[in-house]
Amino acid sequence: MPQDAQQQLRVRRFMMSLAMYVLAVVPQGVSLYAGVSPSWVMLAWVAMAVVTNLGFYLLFRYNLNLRFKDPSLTIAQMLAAIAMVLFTQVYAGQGRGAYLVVLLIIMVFGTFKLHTRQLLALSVLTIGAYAATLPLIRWLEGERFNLAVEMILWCSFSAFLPFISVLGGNISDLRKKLMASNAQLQEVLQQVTELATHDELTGAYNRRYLLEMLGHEKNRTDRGGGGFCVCLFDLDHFKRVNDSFGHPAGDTVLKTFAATVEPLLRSTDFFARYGGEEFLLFLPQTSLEMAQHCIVRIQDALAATHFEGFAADYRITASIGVAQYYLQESVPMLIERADKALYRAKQNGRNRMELAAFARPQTV
Ligand SMILES: Nc1nc2c(ncn2[C@@H]2O[C@H](COP(=O)(O)OP(=O)(O)OP(=O)(O)O)[C@@H](O)[C@H]2O)c(=O)[nH]1
Repeated sequence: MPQDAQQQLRVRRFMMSLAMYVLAVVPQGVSLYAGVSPSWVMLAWVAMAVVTNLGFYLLFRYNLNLRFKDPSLTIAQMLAAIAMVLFTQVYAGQGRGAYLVVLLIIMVFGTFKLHTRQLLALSVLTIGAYAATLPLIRWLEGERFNLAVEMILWCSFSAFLPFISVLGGNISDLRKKLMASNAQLQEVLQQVTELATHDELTGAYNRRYLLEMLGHEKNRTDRGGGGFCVCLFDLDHFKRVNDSFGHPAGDTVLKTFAATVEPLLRSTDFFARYGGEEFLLFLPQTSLEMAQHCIVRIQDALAATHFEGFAADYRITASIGVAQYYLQESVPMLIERADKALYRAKQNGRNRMELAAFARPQTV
């Protein structure tokens, strides 16, 4: 996931925990109104909640959280929340059970990020801290302190909190596995798309994808879009390259040829390996005249291209057949015209381009 998206996710989770604080105002208010908790406890809780959450907000707002080992600050946020709940439950009297439920919810919050071991460690710490508050509660409540009820509360809490931690840890592990397999799937999908649309050797588009794009461009042009041209390239005497220097050297020439042509094209152009040592360049929104300029640019670049492993003055040339699309022409017909022009270029001595006759079929 990109850094920005991750940070947004962290901020969203922080907002969720903030919503829990806002919700907690209701029971705290009721407890205050009913005279269960003293007003200074409510005030102290509000002050602590505001200060800690403002602190976390500023850390996220100015990306200071990124300096920490775990930028989500999950454990820090959980510890702060647990400390506040443990503080208020001391003064909650008979309403203490409600606060213990909040501790369980805090543990669920941790499942977004923590492993089972971390969640278990936090729950043991919470159980211990809660036990440590019992003598204080006994002292505060005096004769009203009911040891049996407090023990039932503590025992059930101590049993359920680790259980929630293990359960939450399992959910967290499952989430992580799901995210990992999703990322893997995305990567494979990207590879499959690359394989389906590109030629493995040269990295240019493959014939299938180019024909698909040509079909779209033809439909667009037939509906009133600008015209386009196709240029069929065939490397001259390529068989000699293979025969004299071997097949891998021939592959190097094909790769270098594609790498020479691609930087010279606009982002909307399509350059594909049509088969063997034939390449097809498809130039959308391009007139025959503009296509010729483009070809000359490619020929000039090719005349200056050095092929790795070959003598410094070794050059490769290409013959090119160029055809401009006319309305309602089929894609195979268009390519056939370009192919005929290419054939003429070969016949006329190679290393040249020939333009296909712009002949509309006779209507009957
Ligand atoms: N190295 C390599 N050679 C290939 C590949 N695909 C096709 N070829 C070779 O390309 C050569 C094409 O030769 P021909 O069709 O006879 O044409 P040419 O020698 O280029 O001659 P002209 O086209 O008439 O100038 C053949 O030797 C094929 O084996 C490839 O992927 N790698």
